[in-house]
Amino acid sequence: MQAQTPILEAKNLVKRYGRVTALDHCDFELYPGEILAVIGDNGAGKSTLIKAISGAVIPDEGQVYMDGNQIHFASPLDAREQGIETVYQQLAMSPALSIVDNMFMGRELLKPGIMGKFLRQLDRPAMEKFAREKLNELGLMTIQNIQQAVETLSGGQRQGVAVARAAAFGSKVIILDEPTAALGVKESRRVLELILEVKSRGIPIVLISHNMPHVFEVADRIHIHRLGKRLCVIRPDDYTMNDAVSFMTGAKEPPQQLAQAV
Ligand SMILES: Nc1ncnc2c1ncn2[C@@H]1O[C@H](COP(=O)(O)OP(=O)(O)OP(=O)(O)O)[C@@H](O)[C@H]1O
Repeated sequence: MQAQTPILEAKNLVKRYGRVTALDHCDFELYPGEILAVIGDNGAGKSTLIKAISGAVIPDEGQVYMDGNQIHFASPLDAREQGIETVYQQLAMSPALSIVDNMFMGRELLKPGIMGKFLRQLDRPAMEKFAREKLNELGLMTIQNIQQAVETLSGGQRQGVAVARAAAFGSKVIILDEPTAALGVKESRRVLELILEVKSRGIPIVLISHNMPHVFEVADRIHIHRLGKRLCVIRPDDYTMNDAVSFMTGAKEPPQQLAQAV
């Protein structure tokens, strides 16, 4: 139970696809400064939940609140403008473009004065400086050349650029969908460090993952999703990975009080 107001909250979300109920009166809370993991079996409705709180899906019922105020996102762009950045497993990046261009996609800086305003010329030096600073801040300067095409980066570096992009633009919340799923051990480690670095900068994170060791390593709380709704929320110190998987799959029921103490 927390005294703070959640930075992002959802109540009673329902989303139906024909006869499938992907979200069945689902609640969700993300508190300032925390890493909240969302776990659940395949098809439990995790992606739909994330889409509903980031404007990619309009729920049939229920409410979403940001800082206690009800919001209605009409699109992911709408959510992004209000500070919710989602990094999907299939990264929305243009492989042939450079790191800088990818970081700025859709929000390029224009030159000051007439050149920018009327001739729409990009302020490349300013963009490069900004990109370099942001990558540096997050300890991503193993990337040496920000003019390098994204397709030449390793999987971990790509994920890093995507997270840096999300963190760079005044985000209030970053949602990461399976950020380590396609990565090797070393790269996963780097991305986990990056997640903790972003958290230390005060940006709360929602982490969807099937990787229990990763979840238990970085999460402050774990939202367990089953059959379209939140079953319970646990703290990694209080339960084992086996417990979490048992709750998630229905092999074991969580203690009664857990459903309330979220
Ligand atoms: N666009 C859609 N059209 C029809 N059914 C959908 C759609 N999106 C999701 N569903 C259904 O809703 C349910 C929840 O799906 P969702 O992708 O949210 O689950 P998930 O927990 O993210 O699963 P996974 O871990 O496998 O990615 C599933 O039964 C899925 O088939």
